[in-house]
Amino acid sequence: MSENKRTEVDQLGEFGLIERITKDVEINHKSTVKGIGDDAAVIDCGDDYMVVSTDMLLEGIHFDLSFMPLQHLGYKAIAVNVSDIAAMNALPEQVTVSIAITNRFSVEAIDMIYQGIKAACKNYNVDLVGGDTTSSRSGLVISVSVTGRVAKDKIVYRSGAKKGDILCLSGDIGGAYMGLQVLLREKKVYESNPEMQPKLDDYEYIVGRQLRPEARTDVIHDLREIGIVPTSMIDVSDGVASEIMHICKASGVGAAIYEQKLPVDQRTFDACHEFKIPSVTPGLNGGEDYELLFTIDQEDFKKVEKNPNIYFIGYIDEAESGARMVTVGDQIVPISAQGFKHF
Ligand SMILES: Nc1ncnc2c1ncn2[C@@H]1O[C@H](COP(=O)(O)OP(=O)(O)O)[C@@H](O)[C@H]1O
Ligand SMILES: Cc1ncc(C[n+]2csc(CCOP(=O)(O)OP(=O)(O)O)c2C)c(N)n1
Ligand SMILES: [Mg+2]
Repeated sequence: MSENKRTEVDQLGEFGLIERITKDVEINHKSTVKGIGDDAAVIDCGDDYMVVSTDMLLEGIHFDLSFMPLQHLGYKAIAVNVSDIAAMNALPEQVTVSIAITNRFSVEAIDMIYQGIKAACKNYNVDLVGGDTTSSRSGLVISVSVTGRVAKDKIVYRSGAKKGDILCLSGDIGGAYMGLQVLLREKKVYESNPEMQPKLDDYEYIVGRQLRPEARTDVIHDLREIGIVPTSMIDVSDGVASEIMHICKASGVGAAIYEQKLPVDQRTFDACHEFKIPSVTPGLNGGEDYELLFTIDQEDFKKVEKNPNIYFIGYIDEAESGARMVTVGDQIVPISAQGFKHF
């Protein structure tokens, strides 16, 4: 009977599926310090830790070639991977890049993707050291793996947040999601009337947040300079709500964030207004901002208090309180993770 059982993947969702397929994975090497469950795996390589992560971008799921320029796509493929390395408080060193291409692509088109890949490698100071090239029957796939390095006493996991810590964000959120909304709208307009040219000039900032995100390795350099090791950290690929819940779950804590303190750029705010979307939604549930969400010990607050590039959005408390948001109207609403639904 059970051989015939069929469970649809959407019953488990992305995280449920990952949990199921990885729950009986054994670790057999002493050098594997941290396996599945964080932004990157952690490997003991002697004096330092090496961190390793992988993320792929698929046509139709992560990008739409009708509005994603090929150079930007190459750049984004590297940036989103480097972001996972930064989330471990590490700096990237090597990448491998694998591509699956359909016969739609010319050599020149692939050159453009690699222009972006090489520009990102230069910018983040990473070496492209390998990869794989295959054909694809349905759409372009770019899969990247990345390594990084961090001193053993500076590694940061999702699991280190503790009661009293301050929740911080490295930059504004929601822009990438609103950029995507604008691009999708302009695509529709173009499809219904190809005479109409897309109007993107007024949306340069948010469209840029979607098409050409940056990994915040600069923040990792800054934290090192100031002498702060966050107690926990994660990058915002899936929306702040989902990422806060990952920190709470991994650390066994609860968290409160203040709606009023969520950094939403004026240009994102304006787009929300135009699309009649509450400005809190894209930041909490939109994703792809690739900012760093981290917690610091209260003791460290004075070191960053005046830093204009760090936003203090809330605090950590006990697990029983759960993850919640204090709204502008002083109401307390539980945070539920409505991140990107793959299934
Ligand atoms: N198919 C898989 N097999 C093994 N581990 C996986 C798989 N998919 C995801 N993971 C691991 O599960 C954790 C969560 O993955 P994910 O949510 O994609 O992380 P991130 O958002 O940082 O890229 C990571 O540690 C990742 O390496
Ligand atoms: C054409 C298109 N559709 C939808 C999106 C939105 N989107 C795609 S994946 C994603 C979430 C992040 O992707 P995932 O593969 O889950 O990254 P990970 O968390 O593993 O780093 C979002 C918001 C997009 N950027 N482009
Ligand atoms: Mg991540």
